Amino acid sequence: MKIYEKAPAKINLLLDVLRKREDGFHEVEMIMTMVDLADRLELEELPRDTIIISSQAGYIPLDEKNLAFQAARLIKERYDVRKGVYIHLDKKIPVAAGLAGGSSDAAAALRGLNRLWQLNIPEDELCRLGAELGSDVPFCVTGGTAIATGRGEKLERISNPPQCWVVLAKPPINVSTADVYGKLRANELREHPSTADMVSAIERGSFSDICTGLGNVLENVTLDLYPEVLQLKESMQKLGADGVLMSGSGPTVFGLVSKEAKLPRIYNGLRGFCKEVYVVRMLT
Ligand SMILES: C[C@@](CO)(OP(=O)(O)O)[C@H](O)COP(=O)(O)OP(=O)(O)OC[C@H]1O[C@@H](n2ccc(N)nc2=O)[C@H](O)[C@@H]1O
Ligand SMILES: Nc1ncnc2c1ncn2[C@@H]1O[C@H](COP(=O)(O)OP(=O)(O)O)[C@@H](O)[C@H]1O
Repeated sequence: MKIYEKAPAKINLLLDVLRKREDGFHEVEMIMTMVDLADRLELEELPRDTIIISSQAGYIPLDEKNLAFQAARLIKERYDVRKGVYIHLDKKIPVAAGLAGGSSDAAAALRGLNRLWQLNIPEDELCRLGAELGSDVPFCVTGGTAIATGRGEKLERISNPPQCWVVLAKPPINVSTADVYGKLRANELREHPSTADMVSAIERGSFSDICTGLGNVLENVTLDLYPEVLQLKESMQKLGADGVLMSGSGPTVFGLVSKEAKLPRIYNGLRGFCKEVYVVRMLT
């Protein structure tokens, strides 16, 4: 039997860091939502007790470093599953981009294997397993829109933002999340974006207040390392996006746009100097 799972990309509408923890991770407060740019996983049971990963993308690991492999190994160990699985990853989400492509693949593998092997694992347990694989995996298990706290694994579901267009532009650099958190001086942050204001804007369905409330304290770290990300941000603003922010640790910059008529100018303007530009919808 073959089954399919979609693994959408996330964006952080807000990302605040409260402090660095003893365990090396950072205590965060984030508002995350999904966009309609997704990898697609094909899962097929194998008679042999093995995990095989393939992908059309030449630039991701296919061995135990792959997060979908780690998800399959974790579920097999915890639930004593002595069957094998072949997982094909049709990658559409750019890698190391701040869009949680790997985390979403891991989450989709957990959901898919739960179905394929009829394990009936409840969603909160899938989230706990996901947290063992990465801080963003629990959110990718549930999807929707959520406030994420702790190191990102504690989730509170909120309503979805009003529907809009999302323009994603990724400059040709790979950013290491660990590196960006490592360079952040969490105790010296003077400005914090307001989670309460953003939650209120989302719940009121106010697109303009969502645009003004966007904020990410990791942005300055990545902008200092890679000035081309700032150039991208400024271009997207000049081209008419209503709200612009870097997602996660970057380098992808997203622009929220309410009017479809604005899209050709923004897309064509960005494509003039950035090869990877996507126009998608919020997943609501
Ligand atoms: C920044 C964010 C925002 O959504 O996303 P990305 O830019 O990676 O997409 C996340 O916090 C990333 O989550 P994820 O990519 O799952 O991180 P993990 O694999 O758990 O951790 C990678 C490294 O980032 C650092 N890290 C991560 C999360 C956190 N709350 N504090 C940290 O300091 C740690 O150094 C850790 O070793
Ligand atoms: N299934 C996967 N898809 C993409 N990257 C993966 C996957 N499994 C492991 N990785 C590794 O994880 C790292 C971060 O990938 P990704 O999740 O795309 O980053 P980000 O969280 O910044 O969006 C990459 O260096 C990549 O080699």
